Amino acid sequence: MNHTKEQRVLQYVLDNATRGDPQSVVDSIDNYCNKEEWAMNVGDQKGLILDNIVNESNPCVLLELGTYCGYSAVRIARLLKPGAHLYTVEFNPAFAAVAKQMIEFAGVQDKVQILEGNTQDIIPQLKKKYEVDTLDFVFIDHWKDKYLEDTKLLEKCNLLRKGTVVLADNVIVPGAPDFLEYVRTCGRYDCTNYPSFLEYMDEKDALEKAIFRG
Ligand SMILES: O=c1[nH]cnc2c(O)c(F)c(-c3ccc(F)cc3)cc12
Ligand SMILES: [Mg+2]
Repeated sequence: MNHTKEQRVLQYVLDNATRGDPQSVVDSIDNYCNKEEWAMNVGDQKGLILDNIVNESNPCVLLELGTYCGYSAVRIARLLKPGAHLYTVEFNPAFAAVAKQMIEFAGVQDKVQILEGNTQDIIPQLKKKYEVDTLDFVFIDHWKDKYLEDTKLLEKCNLLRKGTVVLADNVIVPGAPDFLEYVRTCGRYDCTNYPSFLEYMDEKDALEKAIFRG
């Protein structure tokens, strides 16, 4: 049954975390990926930075690009105020299936909606199909060569408003140089870099926060 790494991560959570306790789910995934198998969750070091930025933003409508096993969706959802909602986009059906179970086990399914498909197709549907007006917070954590085009697509679809927080993972490793260059020089964002470390490794990585100026 557990033929993929993602299924093994989920099984470890089901066996070791507490149903309905999102913190225990986050901790279990970090334990497994530190001890057994590396996986591309944002992890606990960058996760603490993510927590702080979510808390200071106090968002109501959020979008995540790249769900994977649901680690950051659970991590973010555990902080959200009543009525707040996270849409998370995942292209890979096997990852989406694991994430769905992860999110339900954590008990945050009422705050999180997994949208399965290509970001290029889903982002233009957010307003009419998902009744999104504008986004308060965007966490970009999918294919590094999609960061820039999807950021421009969010702008084009009028989904960003003055003060929208766009937070990107992996801006050092694997890196998203074209995205960094754009948000830092186009004049439409106030950017802050948050140096940290690659999940479960000693290698340097960073998050980039880009606040849309409107
Ligand atoms: O593809 C990715 N999507 C989302 N997040 C990632 C990540 O956090 C990584 F560390 C990495 C990564 C993969 C292999 C490496 F050697 C280093 C980083 C990849 C992704
Ligand atoms: Mg990442």
